Amino acid sequence: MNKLEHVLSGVEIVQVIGSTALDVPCVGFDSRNVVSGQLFIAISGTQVDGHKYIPDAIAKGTKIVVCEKLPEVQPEGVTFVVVPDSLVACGRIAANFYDNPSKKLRLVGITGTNGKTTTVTLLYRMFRELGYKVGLLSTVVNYVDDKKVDATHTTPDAVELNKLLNQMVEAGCEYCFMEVSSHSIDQHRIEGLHFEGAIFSNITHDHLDYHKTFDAYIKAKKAFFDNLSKSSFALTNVDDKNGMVMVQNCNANIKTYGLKSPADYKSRIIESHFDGMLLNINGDDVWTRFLGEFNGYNLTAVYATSLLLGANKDEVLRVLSMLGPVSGRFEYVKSKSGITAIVDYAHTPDALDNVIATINKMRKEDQRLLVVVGAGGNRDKTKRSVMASVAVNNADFVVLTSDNPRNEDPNDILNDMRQGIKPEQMGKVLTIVDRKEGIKTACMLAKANDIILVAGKGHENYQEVNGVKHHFDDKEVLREIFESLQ
Ligand SMILES: CC(=O)N[C@H]1[C@@H](OP(=O)(O)OP(=O)(O)OC[C@H]2O[C@@H](n3ccc(=O)[nH]c3=O)[C@H](O)[C@@H]2O)O[C@H](CO)[C@@H](O)[C@@H]1O[C@H](C)C(=O)N[C@@H](C)C(=O)N[C@H](CCC(=O)O)C(=O)O
Ligand SMILES: Nc1ncnc2c1ncn2[C@@H]1O[C@H](COP(=O)(O)OP(=O)(O)OP(=O)(O)O)[C@@H](O)[C@H]1O
Ligand SMILES: N[C@H](CCC[C@H](N)C(=O)O)C(=O)O
Ligand SMILES: [Mg+2]
Repeated sequence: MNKLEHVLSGVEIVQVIGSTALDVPCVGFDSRNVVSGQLFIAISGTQVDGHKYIPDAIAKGTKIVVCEKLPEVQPEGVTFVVVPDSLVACGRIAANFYDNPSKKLRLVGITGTNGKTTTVTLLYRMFRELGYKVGLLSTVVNYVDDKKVDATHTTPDAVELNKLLNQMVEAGCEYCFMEVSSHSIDQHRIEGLHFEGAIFSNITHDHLDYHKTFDAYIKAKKAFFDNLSKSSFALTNVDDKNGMVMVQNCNANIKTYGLKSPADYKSRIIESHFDGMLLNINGDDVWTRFLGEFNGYNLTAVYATSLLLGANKDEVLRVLSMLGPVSGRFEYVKSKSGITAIVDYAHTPDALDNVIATINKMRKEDQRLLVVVGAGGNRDKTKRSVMASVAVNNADFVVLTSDNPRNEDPNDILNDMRQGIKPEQMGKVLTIVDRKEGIKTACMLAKANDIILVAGKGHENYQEVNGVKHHFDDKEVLREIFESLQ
């Protein structure tokens, strides 16, 4: 059993009321899931102040409360630990509770607006192929070696995160590759973790609803690199405008990668086809099954990370050429009549721009591009019009439709998107609220040989409307429509 003293080690404490000679059977921050004897951390969140639920947690059996301010009523037999920042404390407590699993494996995290899932998934597959037991924490799915664990967030909360890392240690994993979202850095979900490596992919427009300014978004990501130890490596994309900013105050061993500027790991795209591209990485040619300059960056980051972790270069190049697409990222569904549909998770202006540019470079003059795209509700509103404008400026036809409306009226989201379209462009735009109808319309408008890009939801197998997740899968819908159109 964990002793309270151990669980609190390294936690900055302002005041303690009550006994500290206690066992801690479990830790958590949500009064709705409290179990008897549990340590409860009261967190002031984005929606409510968790301090409000302290009495509730105590009524359910909490014996230790970690909080920033003491509640008015302090029942006998309950220990109160006052800390300056509950989120920071939560990260450290969670790591201690699971006996700091991040120190028992070789943990590499990646942050950036786009490319995180792709990069960590490929690293997970790379190291498994190299013969290791590996863990993965990603938007799409988590893995404890070969055991699948559903993912609810890109980066889990601190308790879930350390629990999963601990399961990886117990399963004998040597490596773990994880996505580090800007939310998770800001909310200290990664506090107290030891990263052997940190990767920066890129930073472009997203999440301004949460971070408010682009500068604050940059600072959130940079904090990941500021906190690395000397023994770690930081691998940054030198071609990104903020690539070197990220590592300005970083103590780690700094390495760079890129396609344009000089870098420690430098690639060039030699040839591109619809079924893959030939890359030259640091002088070696390698065929890959990926498309697009953006994937050139992802693959170079995978190569560099593998080498920085000590893998053999020839082995890494061999595996790199075998790796296939990541679920929901540039996946094809083809109709018998010759229409190619591409399902891609592009849900930011930059991702959409990259994916469309990749298709445009590849398609022949007689092939039209139709884009079906929406934008998520309860998320950054300012990216909506930009995404619509990216689509309409670069495609032959656009269907604006719903993504995950969440708690917003889908028509409001579509109106925001339409602000990005000039009146003279409206002739090549249709607005169809129902996503299935939107996809169907694009399929009916497409001629043999045309390309349809269905963007925004990628691997997601649901559509979230008013708190309810209804089954919805872009690939499945496309297959169904193509079948019915034969
Ligand atoms: C905006 C945001 O990031 N919110 C996250 C945050 O919740 P919050 O601060 O809003 O919590 P809150 O509802 O205000 O509650 C405050 C505290 O009171 C507690 N509480 C609340 C009610 C109650 O009855 N009892 C109780 O104890 C809560 O457990 C919490 O500790 O902390 C929670 C626990 O870690 C997260 O689950 C939650 O993620 C929400 C669901 C979410 O949608 N997050 C998204 C935006 C997100 O994190 N996305 C990033 C990736 C983005 C990307 O990849 O591009 C991610 O890492 O997934
Ligand atoms: N390196 C990259 N640079 C720019 N765009 C990219 C890059 N890699 C992938 N993309 C585009 O962004 C989309 C999302 O990619 P991916 O899921 O790998 O990113 P992510 O950072 O994990 O996203 P999220 O923040 O939602 O978890 C892809 O479907 C593709 O359109
Ligand atoms: N991790 C991202 C995913 C967005 C995916 C898109 N389909 C949407 O719902 O906006 C977010 O939570 O902002
Ligand atoms: Mg992701």
